Amino acid sequence: MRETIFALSSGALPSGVAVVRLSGPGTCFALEALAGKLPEPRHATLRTLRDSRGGILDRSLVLFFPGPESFTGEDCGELHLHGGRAVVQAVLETLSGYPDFRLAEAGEFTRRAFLNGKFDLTEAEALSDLISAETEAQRRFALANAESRHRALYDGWRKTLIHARAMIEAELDFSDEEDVPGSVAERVWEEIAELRSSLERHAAGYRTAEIIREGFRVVILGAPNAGKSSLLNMLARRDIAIVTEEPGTTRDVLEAALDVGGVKVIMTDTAGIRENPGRVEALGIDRAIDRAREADLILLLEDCNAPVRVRLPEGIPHRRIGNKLDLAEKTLHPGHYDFLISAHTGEGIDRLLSEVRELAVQATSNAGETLPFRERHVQLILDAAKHVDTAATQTSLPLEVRAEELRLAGDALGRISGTIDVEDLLDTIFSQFCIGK
Ligand SMILES: Nc1nc2c(ncn2[C@@H]2O[C@H](COP(=O)(O)OP(=O)(O)OP(=O)(O)O)[C@@H](O)[C@H]2O)c(=O)[nH]1
Ligand SMILES: [K+]
Ligand SMILES: [Mg+2]
Repeated sequence: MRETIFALSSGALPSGVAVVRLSGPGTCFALEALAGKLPEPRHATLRTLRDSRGGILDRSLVLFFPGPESFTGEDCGELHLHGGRAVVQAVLETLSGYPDFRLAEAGEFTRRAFLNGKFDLTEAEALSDLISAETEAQRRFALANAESRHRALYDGWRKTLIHARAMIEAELDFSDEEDVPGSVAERVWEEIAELRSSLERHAAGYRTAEIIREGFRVVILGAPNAGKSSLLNMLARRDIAIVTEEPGTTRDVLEAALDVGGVKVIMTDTAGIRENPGRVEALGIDRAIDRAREADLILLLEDCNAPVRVRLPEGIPHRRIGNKLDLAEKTLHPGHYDFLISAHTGEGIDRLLSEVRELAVQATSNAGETLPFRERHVQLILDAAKHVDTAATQTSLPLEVRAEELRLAGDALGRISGTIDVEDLLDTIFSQFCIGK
């Protein structure tokens, strides 16, 4: 890389400290020009920074990380400035004045690290997830994914594929000789069939990654006036939904992202379900049912003093909840409900939330395994599975063609970690990073 890149790598200004990061062949030059002389590698050194005319820019900590033992693999530097807008602006301007220096694009530091073999693509993506992690579960998942476990798994599968191809080649070479039995390849095809099921099982694990990254989807369903919107507002601690005593108040789908004990939950309020609704309300009810069909959990809410039954979509886990406990007579028969709550007083809400958290954790109990965590990964895994399937099942095809299918499967797996050419993908992947990473 001929150009040296730089960017503000810390957050919004003003801030206590602002970190400007540099990477590239001009790093030594820049640190000397700014700070007088190069600090000792990896030692934070307090220096006065000066612009090109000798004027003082700031007094700051300066760090030098010589390549290849740096984040990007190139010479890198860090300036820990006082986090004022004008300070940072002046330093960035000075840097852009140096020859072949320019502002980094989004994700460009990480991209250089990838190109210099510091980590593979899945680790780069996991780093991006770590930076956007908002919950404990997301943080832990991203950290585990940043540890090259994907590459190990995919490299193992690629080895199986390469071995299979070698065996098939051998069989092709010897096929003229009458006395060589085809039994070697028989065993290979068994291994390939196993690989196919491993690939399919692995792809299915994506659901867990989706729940962790995007949230466990909970839909509140019930008759009008059950208190669905009141419950959403109570959980979100904000007035997201309009609440009135009029049945049919909510007509659209309303969502709130919650952090429930370290787990991301998307809580959805819906239109009350009833017979003979108005025209707009009917559209809302359709949406409610559509959402409920995609839910990980349905909270079926009823006014426990005047219960109205609502039909549930099949096959989705649900919990029955009696609301308006604060108005309930002592004679109320509690066994009918899994939970009794009051969306007004908050009674019973903690127990309900623990249950939601428990179910979300159960739904992601395989989070410790190596799972695909991007749509991109799943596409390539399914692609590989398709080629493996063709090779394994289309026995009427010539062996050469079946071997070629195995090669294509291996390439698809290689593209996940970036071992196989991915030049066309890099722009899309790294542009999702933030500037300065
Ligand atoms: N006393 C009491 N009133 C409640 C409780 N929950 C909701 N309400 C009241 O019940 C009425 C309906 O509440 P909503 O939250 O709008 O009910 P909803 O299920 O969203 O109604 P729709 O959107 O029309 O389907 C409002 O007057 C609320 O103040 C509760 O726990 N206790
Ligand atoms: K209402
Ligand atoms: Mg409502």
